[in-house]
Amino acid sequence: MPKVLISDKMDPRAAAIFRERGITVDERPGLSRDELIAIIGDYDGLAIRSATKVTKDVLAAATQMKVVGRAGIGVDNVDIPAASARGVVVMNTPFGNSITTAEHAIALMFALARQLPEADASTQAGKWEKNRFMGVELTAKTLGLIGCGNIGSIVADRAIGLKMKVIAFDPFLSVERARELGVEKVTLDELLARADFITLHTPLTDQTRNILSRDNLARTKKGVRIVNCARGGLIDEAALKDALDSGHVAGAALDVFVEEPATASPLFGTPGFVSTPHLGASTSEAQINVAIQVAEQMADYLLTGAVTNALNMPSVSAEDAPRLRPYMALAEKLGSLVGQLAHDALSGISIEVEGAAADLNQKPITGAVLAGLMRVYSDTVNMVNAPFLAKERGLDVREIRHDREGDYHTLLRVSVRTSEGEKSVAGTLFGDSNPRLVELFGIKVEADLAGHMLYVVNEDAPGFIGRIGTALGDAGVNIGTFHLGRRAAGGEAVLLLSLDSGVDETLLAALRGLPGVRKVMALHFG
Ligand SMILES: NC(=O)C1=CN([C@@H]2O[C@H](COP(=O)(O)OP(=O)(O)OC[C@H]3O[C@@H](n4cnc5c(N)ncnc54)[C@H](O)[C@@H]3O)[C@@H](O)[C@H]2O)C=CC1
Ligand SMILES: O=C(O)CCC(=O)C(=O)O
Repeated sequence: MPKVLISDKMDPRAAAIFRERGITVDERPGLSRDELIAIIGDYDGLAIRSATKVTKDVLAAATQMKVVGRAGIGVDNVDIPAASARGVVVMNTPFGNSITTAEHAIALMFALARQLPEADASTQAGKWEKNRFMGVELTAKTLGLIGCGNIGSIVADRAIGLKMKVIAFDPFLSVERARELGVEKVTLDELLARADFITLHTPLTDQTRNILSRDNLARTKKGVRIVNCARGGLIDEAALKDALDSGHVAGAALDVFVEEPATASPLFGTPGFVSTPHLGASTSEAQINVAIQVAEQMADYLLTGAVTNALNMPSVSAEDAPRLRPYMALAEKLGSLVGQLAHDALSGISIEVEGAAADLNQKPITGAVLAGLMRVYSDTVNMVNAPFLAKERGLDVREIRHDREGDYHTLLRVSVRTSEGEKSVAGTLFGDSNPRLVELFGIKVEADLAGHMLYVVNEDAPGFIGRIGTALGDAGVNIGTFHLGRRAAGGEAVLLLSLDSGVDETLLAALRGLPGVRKVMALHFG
């Protein structure tokens, strides 16, 4: 049974779901990096929030790891390329805390508009400074959203309810979607010049880092109020401090900081500055949502292979997972076959699905073909990291879908481009579940690809099969099944034998020496 570690504070419903589904779970929030590295090798899954840093080192120690699940949205605490390279699926829960975080942005906007934290502190200090705190209304003010995805859209909806005018800068926001949301799509320059309030809702990327830089802050409207509950690093914190000190920015509220936990910052104590300790997602509703979602998604993947909300792998629905399973087995076997027979100077691979296979999500099938193929180069490859390894090797991968049905009701064909030209193998499912090879390099041959096998190319001539059988028998190797195909009578023939044991180099050399033999290779299928 799989084993999962929950390494951050998470609603207990997550652990309960893992247990209900028969998964062993340990809850160890607050581990140091070294403590995590010392135990992570025992686990198949790791469930985290934002505190655990899933670095290259952690992943290198996570030798059994199959899935990292983030109970939340941002995955900047996970080294996704390193996870992909090690074949670990990374999932998040992209919607479970969006409303909560949008509400936090609105709460911070009100806090700035009415100086709530300062007024609270002063009142509780017994000062009753009624004349010190003069606020502004939100009604009729312009809110500029930087980033208008899930959370930005909810903020827009709430702000429109508050009678604000909402403008948004988001290069990926379509004009139709903006219209639907009641938002005006603008350039960043326009937003900076027009907004009375700015809220940020983008991930931290090379394009968004310091999007509110010193220069951009200088271009904002005097008296602007700024809220960031997306990611630290979107605003130049030193420049923000100067802009607050000069009065150009009237207020700023940060839930997120460049360095977290932020226990010291030049911004602390600055008039007009409000902060919360990365509380954007901290409501009981959101934490229940994300805990349940992450546990369900991880359990589905570990137990059934269904993939939801993965950042480094295509989705496979719970409904599709059982239909895909036999195709994935066929795909791995065909990939492995071409990998073993034609792995030299591969420049490209085409994966074609035909008939019933064309109705399925092709990405997981492609992943499985590549995993079978790339296993020739690396035994840690799986369908998650295989596409990355293939890309690294400069392999051109093509996916082709034919709706027509040919000789078989369902067919998967894998063709590789090699220095000797294109070579292709094809397989089908017998009884919808048993993977069978049906064509090998242009020759019709039916075989189950399993265990130890021997591939022989020979001239079709009388007595040949007997000679092979005798040679194997003399060496004590028992033949399980025997599959024969040929291009034409007297032409090139192919033999695929399944064997009860492997063949060593001496026997292979002896077989290659038999009259009429053109090629002999030992194959193995896991
Ligand atoms: N403070 C907290 O506790 C929480 C923070 N977050 C953070 O909030 C942020 C937004 O989350 P979602 O709305 O769910 O993400 P999302 O992916 O739905 O939306 C992000 C939007 O940013 C836009 N964007 C990307 N690059 C941009 C650029 N260069 N300029 C302008 N827009 C750009 C995208 O087009 C997208 O529409 C994320 O960074 C997430 O990690 C999310 C939940 C809780
Ligand atoms: O888990 C948390 O408290 C942080 C949430 C967050 O930042 C996110 O979901 O991106």
